[in-house]
Amino acid sequence: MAGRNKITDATAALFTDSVDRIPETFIRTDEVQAAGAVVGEDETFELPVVDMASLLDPKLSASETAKLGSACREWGFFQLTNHGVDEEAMQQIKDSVVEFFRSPLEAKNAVAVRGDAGIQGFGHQFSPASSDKLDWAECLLLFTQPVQDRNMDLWPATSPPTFRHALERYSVEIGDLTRRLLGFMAADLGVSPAALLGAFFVGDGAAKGQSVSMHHYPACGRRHRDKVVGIPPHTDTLGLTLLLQADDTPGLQVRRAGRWFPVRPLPGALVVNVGDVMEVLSNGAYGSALHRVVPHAERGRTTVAMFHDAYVDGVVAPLPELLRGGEATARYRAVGKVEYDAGSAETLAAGGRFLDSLKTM
Ligand SMILES: O=C(O)CCC(=O)C(=O)O
Ligand SMILES: [Fe+2]
Repeated sequence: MAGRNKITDATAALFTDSVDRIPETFIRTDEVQAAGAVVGEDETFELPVVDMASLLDPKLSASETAKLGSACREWGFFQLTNHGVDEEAMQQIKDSVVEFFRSPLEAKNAVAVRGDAGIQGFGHQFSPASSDKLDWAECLLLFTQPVQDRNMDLWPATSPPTFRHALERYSVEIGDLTRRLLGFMAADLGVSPAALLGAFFVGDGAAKGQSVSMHHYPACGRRHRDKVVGIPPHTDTLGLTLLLQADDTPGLQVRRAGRWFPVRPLPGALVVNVGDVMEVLSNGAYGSALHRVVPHAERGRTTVAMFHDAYVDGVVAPLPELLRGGEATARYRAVGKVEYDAGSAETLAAGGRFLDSLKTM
């Protein structure tokens, strides 16, 4: 199984002070080199930008929905502007998460990953069982919805005192935004909003599953820039991801046509990406894109990635509406949600992608 390692005193010291030599476990020069070319600073390109205000404007909605659709089909990634998330809620979660990561290790380890709490808690992200390498990053992972799945023992209570309230509020805001966004994705896919929304939310409006990974990528110094990895290349295994970047420090890169495209954070925007389950639901119309994080030499970077899970009647499968009549055949075999989660965890540990085993063509 993929494990999550605790952050040790030695690692915390490494993340705080610039040092000449870093331990072997963080040195991954081969991986960095093998990962391929990054699109240069001087090259002009623009990750798709989708504007929620335009989606909601009756005059502009049709063309903006087409833009949203093409972003999900061509990139699996876009920046979302004018998303309508309450500004105070955004500021509170940013401040709380930044403050959490600034706390002393002892305070952070009060909510550390531990044997009886599964994947939740503070530590490194996932490390494949086969690897002794560690990411240049620390991560607090928590389940946020349904509310009864919360493990409050792992929600920081005092470091900082604003944390719990900020996360609760942000969880509701992102749930609402996801719901709005899915309505437009349904229109683009040509399915009823109820069908797509029903995969993500239960009747009373609660999310079937919402979780959050809060990340901090410490500055790695010029010397170590080409050796360390923030998060290795992966796709997100759930339905949809909404990413908040606490500031404009770059680091996220998206794979397209054999190269890495750096995301240049737009002020106030959220980054949205299609996960593996959404690729399956859309019967392959939308693509879940490979992405990774590269630490910055001089600046630390803090992000909040919120994930929404999705399934229909306990099964991960293409939406039935997309297969009805016509020529469409299922490009993915249906798999029980329990089997999907177990399979994802197992292939993640082996460094593979469970989604590939579901493809029928
Ligand atoms: O921090 C980021 O920019 C991306 C995080 C991410 O890819 C993830 O949590 O799956
Ligand atoms: Fe991701």
